[in-house]
Order: sequence, then C-alpha cells, then structure tokens
Amino acid sequence: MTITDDRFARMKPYNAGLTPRIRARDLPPGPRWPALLQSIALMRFRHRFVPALHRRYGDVFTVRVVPKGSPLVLFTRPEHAKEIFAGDPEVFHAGKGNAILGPIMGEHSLLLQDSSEHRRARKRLMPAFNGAALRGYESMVTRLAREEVARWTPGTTFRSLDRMNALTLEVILRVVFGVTDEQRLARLRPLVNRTVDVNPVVLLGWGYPFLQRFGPWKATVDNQRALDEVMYAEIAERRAAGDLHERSDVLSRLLTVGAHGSDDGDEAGAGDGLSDAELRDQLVTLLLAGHETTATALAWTLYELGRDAGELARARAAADAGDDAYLEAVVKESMRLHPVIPMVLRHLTEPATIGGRDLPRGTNVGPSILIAHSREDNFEDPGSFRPERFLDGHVAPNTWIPFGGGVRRCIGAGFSLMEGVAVLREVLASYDVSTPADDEPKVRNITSVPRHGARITVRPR
Ligand code: HEM
Repeated sequence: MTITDDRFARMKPYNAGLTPRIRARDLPPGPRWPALLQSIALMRFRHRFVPALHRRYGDVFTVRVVPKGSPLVLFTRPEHAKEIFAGDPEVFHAGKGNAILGPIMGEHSLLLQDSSEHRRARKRLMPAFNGAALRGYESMVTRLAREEVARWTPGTTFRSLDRMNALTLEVILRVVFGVTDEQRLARLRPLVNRTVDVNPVVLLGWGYPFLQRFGPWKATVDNQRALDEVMYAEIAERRAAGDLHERSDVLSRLLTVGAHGSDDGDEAGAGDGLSDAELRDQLVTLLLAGHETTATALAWTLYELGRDAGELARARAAADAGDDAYLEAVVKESMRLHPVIPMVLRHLTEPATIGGRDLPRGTNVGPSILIAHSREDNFEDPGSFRPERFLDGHVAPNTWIPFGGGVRRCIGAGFSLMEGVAVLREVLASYDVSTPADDEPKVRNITSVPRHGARITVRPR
C-alpha cells in the first residue's frame, strides 16, 4: 500500500458526524423549498439568491442544504460576525465542513482540524506567515510578477484571470514549496494544475470511493499518487539541504522553525519539527487555499482599475511613488466589491446564542461576506470602487471580512495582499490597463470568479 492509498483509506470524506434533526421553528426564517433546490441556488446563483433572502427575511435567515437538509444560518451584521469569529473554538468548529477534501489535503491539514489540534497545527504554521517571513518572500514574488508581465504583448486583450492563475501557481511552486529544479517544476506544474481543479465530478469520487477505480476518478487518484511522490522527494531533499537558512520559501522556513522550536513549547513542543506527512498535507492545503483565491482577487483588481481612468492614474502615481499602502487599498477595495469566498462557516457542536438568537447544536452558522461587503450601513455608496475608503480609517471592524476572522482567519491573508501589491507595482510600471467589457461573477467550485475571465487590454505607458 502506498502512502497515498493509506491516506485515502483513513480519510472518510463524509465523516462529518451525525447532525441531529433540527426543527424549523427553532431557527430563523428562510425558504421552505427542498434542500436540493436551496443548495443549488446557494452554490450556483448565490449572487442573486443571498441578497434576495436578505431582502425578504432580514438580517438573519436560514438556508437548508444537502445532504441531509442541514440548516445553515447566515448572519449579515458586523456585530454578528464579531460574535461568530470570537466564538469558543470548541463549540464553533470549521474543520468538519471541509471533510470532503480529506483525501486530497490529508489528516494534518489546517483546514480540516478543530479545537486543540487546530490550535497546535496553526501555531506550527504561523512563523512562516508573520511579517518578517512575508518580507523574505517579497523579492521572489516580485521577480515572478515581473517575468509574467514581461510576457504580455502590448496592445492585446486577454483574460487576466488566466494570467493571474499562471502567476499564483508559480508563486506557490517557488515561494511556498520552494522548488528550484527546472525538471521538477516541469513535472509538478501539470500535477498541481489537476490537483487544484476540485470540480463537482472530482468531488463525487472522493465522496464515493468505489468510483476511484474508473475513468476520471482513477485519473485523479493516479494524479495524487504522482504528486505525493514528487512532494515527498522534495521534502526529503530539502531536509538534507545545507543552505536551508538562506532559503526564503515557506517549506524551508517550516523546516528551520521546527528544528529550533520556535514555539513556547507547551503544545507543539519545542524542537518538535513537522513530520514529512504533516509538511505534505499543509503544503497541499496552502496550494488549494491560496492559488485560485489569490488569482481571482488579482484579476478583479486589474479589471476594476481598467474600468476607472481616475483610479488607474492614482494607482499609477502610487506605484511610481512606492506608496504600497495605496496599492494595498486598491486590492482590498476590489476584494470588497468582488468577494472571492461568499461566506464563512462554523458548525455548532453545542447550543449557542448569536445576535440574541438561541441556536441548537448541529446548526451551521456563518457571516455572509457578500452581504457584509455590500450593506449601505457598512460602506457608503457600496457599489462604487473607492480604494480611498481603506485609507481614511472609515472601514469599521467586521465589515470587511474577505479572509474570515478569529482563530480561523485566513493564514495567507498577509501573503496574498503582499502578492497583490507586488503584481500591481509591476503591471503599473509598464502598462496602462483598460477593461473592454463588463464582467460578472460566476461560481466556480467554491470561489466566485469573473465569468469572462476579467478581460483587460494592456498598452505601454
Ligand atoms: C485573496 C486570497 C484569499 C482569500 C480571499 C482567502 C479567503 C479565506 C477564507 C474566507 C478563509 C476561511 C476563514 C475563516 O474560516 O474564518 C481562509 C482560510 C485559509 N486560507 Fe485563505 N484566502 C486567500 C489566500 C490564501 C493564501 C495565499 C493562502 C496560503 C498561502 C491561504 C491559506 C489559507 C488557509 C491554510 C486557511 C485555513 C485557516 C485555518 O483554518 O486556520 N489563503 N482563506
């Protein structure tokens, strides 16, 4: 049995535990359609469905989702988001909702853990995402962004989403995994590209393992085996590398941190490094969580700048002046207008009260990012693109929540903002960007991507 087969055998995708039957009268109002219809509406048509529910039922409402008609209560006010983010991690679980990804991400994955196990895993990863670490990654990210931008043909129109996907993938391979060997990079690219394509067909194969002997599902398993082989080879070589301390990539940092026990020793244990399986699982988790999300946010950012000549001129002046704070505000504002992830989810393991409402054990709860970002009482003139709002201190806590919050807040938030600023700097140094046509959000797997790929035209400055 290979290490991959062993992981598949141990990870049970639908092992989310038994959810007690919850009566509608114990929950906030919501539509009474069959759960399947509500799930389809939530997944495929969320950009119209969720605002419609908000208008019809008010600030808190319930959606029923498959497989068992489980209730999902969505909250839309900042004080609700605050309560959920600050909820006791023993009660507000997040990991089980991601169980379907278990066979790909592995049992150690930060996204799958809860309670003390999550705290321990998070503590071990944090040193690779603090300010000093991010500064260490910046020059490589900038170099990759410069190389990408140099390949663009002036005067052409193209899907910025495709280019940003190519760039963020390269960033993951070189800055997160730290792979430098060209042959290995060439082998990894297609494997990683297939791994991140977690579409509903692929998910079916994880949910019903007997399918894994056939056609597309067998191909996904074979891909996982091949990916694991390369990842474990890379980890083994990196452990033995003499220049670990000079390297600035996430994997090398995780290896040096473990060797010296960067934590205070209570849980993770000083000097207690990550095992090969832990490293593999966390790297694949960072890949799945960080690649498409960042690419989508950056594509929307270029799209928005291309639509507004005044904002483009301001951003260009900021890039020339080295004003990173302004460029970061540009990225933040497009993440507000186009949330990549629509909501944050927690599963209540005990009854809890949120916004004065008592909710039973087994309820899924979460702030709606979509509504939080578009409420007029959160953002003045919410439909317009105004990066300045992030500079004049008018963004109230828990109104801008694209990265979730609390102990589960996106560990890569700083990383993706740093990447966004680096990309803007490089694009604006060479090009004027314009957007030839309107685009709109479309659901792709979990993220909301621009339906037409956020097409932009670039002209030399
Ligand atoms: C614009 C880009 C990104 C967006 C919009 C985004 C969004 C999110 C959201 C909404 C969550 C859930 C937070 C919660 O439950 O409260 C999350 C978690 C996570 N993200 Fe990101 N993310 C992005 C980029 C990244 C990057 C670049 C990485 C890594 C390199 C990353 C790694 C993770 C991980 C590991 C978690 C799980 C954290 C935990 O459970 O403790 N993300 N992200």
